[in-house]
Amino acid sequence: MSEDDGTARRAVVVRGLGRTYTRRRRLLRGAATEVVALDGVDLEIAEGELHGLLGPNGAGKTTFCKILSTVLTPSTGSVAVLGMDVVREARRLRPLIGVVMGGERGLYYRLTGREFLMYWSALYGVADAVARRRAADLLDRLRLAERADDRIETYSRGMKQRLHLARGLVTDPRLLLLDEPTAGLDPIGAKTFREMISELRRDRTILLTTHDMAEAEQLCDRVTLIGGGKVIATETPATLGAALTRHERVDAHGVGDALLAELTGVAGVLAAERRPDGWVRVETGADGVSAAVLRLLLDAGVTRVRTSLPDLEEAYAHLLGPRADA
Ligand SMILES: Nc1ncnc2c1ncn2[C@@H]1O[C@H](COP(=O)(O)OP(=O)(O)OP(=O)(O)O)[C@@H](O)[C@H]1O
Repeated sequence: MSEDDGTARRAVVVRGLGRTYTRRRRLLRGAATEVVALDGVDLEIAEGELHGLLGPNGAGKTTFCKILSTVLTPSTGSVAVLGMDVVREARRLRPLIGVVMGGERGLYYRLTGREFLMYWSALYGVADAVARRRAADLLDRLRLAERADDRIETYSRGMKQRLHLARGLVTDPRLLLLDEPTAGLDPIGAKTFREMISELRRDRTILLTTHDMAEAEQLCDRVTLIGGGKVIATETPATLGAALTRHERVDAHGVGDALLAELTGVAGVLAAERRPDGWVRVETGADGVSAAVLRLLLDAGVTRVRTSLPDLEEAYAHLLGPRADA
């Protein structure tokens, strides 16, 4: 396989991407401060991949999406999407990228769902007959068909969000950017939305930003953790979890204070604390420590115990360290 073949299969290639904002303070007579939102980001996303971008508030996720969608330009580095440079070839690229943000912004409430999709199709120059067919198909696939000719103002929040998704798909984009698309949805709305993302992923590449670890775990092929504008790790959700398998949890019920103090002192125990439900949680950080903790518990007559491995959320908190709370 030639080098070119390899390049063609990557939907996104980001090299040394930096982005700085200049923030002016009114009080200090316009004195400017520089805010580094992205700092030397390298990332590749394969065609057809569903890639998750995870990070706390202010990590740089939205800035990253805006650069990929050609809305913002990089301060340093380069970004190629579908083989095209996001700055030099922005015009050609734009119709090939769909963007869906969370929340209720950007909907025209007096239009019906179908009218709204036709309006967006016209803005992007989609031929009328194609737009009509595509709108009907999307309304159907996103379970909006029954309400397609009702005004958007009568839709539930979940329906509005699904209409946002449909809008992002009217050009049949090859790259879909979903920026916290389930933010503000209730658990059932979020679940329905995720099912639809899974259904719609065929034939396109998706970048999904989220705070929700379970969402990333459920949907994504690979996940990039971003913190303070830098990439912390890019892994499959399973590998990310496995990176921390030496970290285990032992939960025990019926542990007295003396035993709790003893557990805290065991070499390799990172933390042992009593939780509000009365169970004691012991976090271990090296091979064999959980076994030693279990032995100690059993010797003391404690038999209500359970062990578990960290999920992606814990992996995330662990890898980001103090930045997770930034
Ligand atoms: N227009 C702007 N002017 C100045 N600073 C900005 C601007 N937009 C973003 N920033 C700063 O850049 C950093 C990254 O912000 P960004 O919105 O990309 O993060 P995020 O990961 O999307 O956060 P969130 O999860 O809260 O949406 C933050 O420190 C933010 O305050």
